[in-house]
Amino acid sequence: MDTTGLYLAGMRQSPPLVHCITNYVAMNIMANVLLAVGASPAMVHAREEVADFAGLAQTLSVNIGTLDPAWAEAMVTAAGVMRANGRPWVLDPVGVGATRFRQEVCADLLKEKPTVIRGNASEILALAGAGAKGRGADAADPVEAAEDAARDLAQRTGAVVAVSGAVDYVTDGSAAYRVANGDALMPRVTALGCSLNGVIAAFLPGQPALQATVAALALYGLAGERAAQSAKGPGSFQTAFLDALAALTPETLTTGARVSRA
Ligand SMILES: Nc1ncnc2c1ncn2[C@@H]1O[C@H](COP(=O)(O)OP(=O)(O)OP(=O)(O)O)[C@@H](O)[C@H]1O
Ligand SMILES: Cc1ncsc1CCO
Ligand SMILES: [Mg+2]
Repeated sequence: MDTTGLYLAGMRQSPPLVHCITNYVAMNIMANVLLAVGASPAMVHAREEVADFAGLAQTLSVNIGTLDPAWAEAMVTAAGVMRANGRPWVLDPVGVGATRFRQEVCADLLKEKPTVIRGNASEILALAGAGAKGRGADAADPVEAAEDAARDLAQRTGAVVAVSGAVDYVTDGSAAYRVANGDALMPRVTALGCSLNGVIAAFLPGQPALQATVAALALYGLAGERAAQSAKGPGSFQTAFLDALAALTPETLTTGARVSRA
């Protein structure tokens, strides 16, 4: 795809307000990642204001990482507002295979029709009901093991489904792409996957969901590759990653994206 950079250019031209209901671990890095790419993040989850805020936002990212009942209610409410307003929203089913509570909340969230579901391979396998090895927030399955589950989940839910890992896989249930950008340091920094979902959400308004998701994944992986060139380990990688996200241009994204049809 030689148009990848256009999605970054479009997003920066009219920076979206990205409503994030995310976990305690991800809050800071996710907001910084969104600022680095050029979007405007806001972390809002109180039940007294979540519907009003969702009404103001162009796009929403929901992440069940540090779930509790009040937050779960806020997530379903916000997703319902986006759906009613015809605006996009993205689901990160963190650790969905681990507990019944997570499975029940995800079932409620799927009723609100996410535009995109992005998780690691173990999460997508678990959400699709296909069995997974992952125990918590980290993947224990390779991306390839979740590709059939991703296609099934996309067909069943109408969402674009993205499986992140060494080579990301993205499908709308019929067409599919692989994104080979990335670096092995990325899963060694917590909440980079959570933050990626914010970037996907930022790319969605007014764009075709499959192509916008591919572009967001390529941007993210390419920034990871560039950060790894100067990083000494996970700590300095995180700082270099924010700098690389901010420095990437539409032109360098189009040139560096390693996207293929699956
Ligand atoms: N082994 C790897 N090599 C290259 N890139 C990777 C690798 N593993 C993950 N990535 C990249 O890291 C980013 C985050 O994906 P990952 O699958 O680690 O998310 P996650 O498991 O949900 O993370 P978290 O829950 O900690 O936020 C994606 O851009 C993905 O392409
Ligand atoms: C480590 C961790 N625990 C709950 S959420 C989270 C962030 C990565 O998903
Ligand atoms: Mg995750």
